[in-house]
Amino acid sequence: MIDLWRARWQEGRVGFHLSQPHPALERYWPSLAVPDRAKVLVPLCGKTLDMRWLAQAGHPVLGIEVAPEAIEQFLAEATTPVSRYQQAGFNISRQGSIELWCGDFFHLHIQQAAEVGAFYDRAALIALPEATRQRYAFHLAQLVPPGAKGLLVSLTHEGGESGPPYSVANQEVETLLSPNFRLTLLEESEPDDRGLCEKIWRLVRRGPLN
Ligand SMILES: C[S@@+](CC[C@H](N)C(=O)[O-])C[C@H]1O[C@@H](n2cnc3c(N)ncnc32)[C@H](O)[C@@H]1O
Repeated sequence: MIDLWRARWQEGRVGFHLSQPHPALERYWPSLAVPDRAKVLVPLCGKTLDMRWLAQAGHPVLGIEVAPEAIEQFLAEATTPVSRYQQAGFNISRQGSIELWCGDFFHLHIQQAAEVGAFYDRAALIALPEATRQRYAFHLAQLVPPGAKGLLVSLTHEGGESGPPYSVANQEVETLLSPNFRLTLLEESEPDDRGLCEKIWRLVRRGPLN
């Protein structure tokens, strides 16, 4: 699967990339009341401008992305100097308060995410085939502390099992995530002309008592 993503980036087949921050981020992030300086984990981040939006909102950002092409394109869009280093198999680039870790999200260890206080998933869960989504939900839960809040943007479409993006029914989102997160469905868009319907979820990592 990782080879497929590398090929997509190399060939420029990145229709999922938005030329501006996702409207749901601007609309709902403030209502989460995430503490001002909390570091935000952005799994499967691509080169999303959502990371710049989060940084401008005062959050250090930790983006995880397997395709170096995505990371280089993201970094090239700003003039801020970049520092680079390596850690545990990840090539890390830091630009201002944004840290991009190039490697497999599933190889990120809890110690490496120690400072994370919030998270943002747009098109990460739905980028993964069914067999991997359970693993993703579990790994995300391992990486964020009890009480951490986040937004998740999922979608459904009428293309059956085809993907990515995969059509992930609301029931599946709840089944995957509710063991470790409290979920609230904030918004569901009307289906577009391809039957594609986006859902915005608020998540709070459960603690031992809730
Ligand atoms: C659908 S795109 C979404 C990107 C971004 N979140 C956005 O909103 O534009 C999914 C991204 O996940 C990356 N990816 C896929 N599997 C990955 C993995 N196991 N670890 C890290 N990144 C991965 C792909 O290269 C791709 O950039």
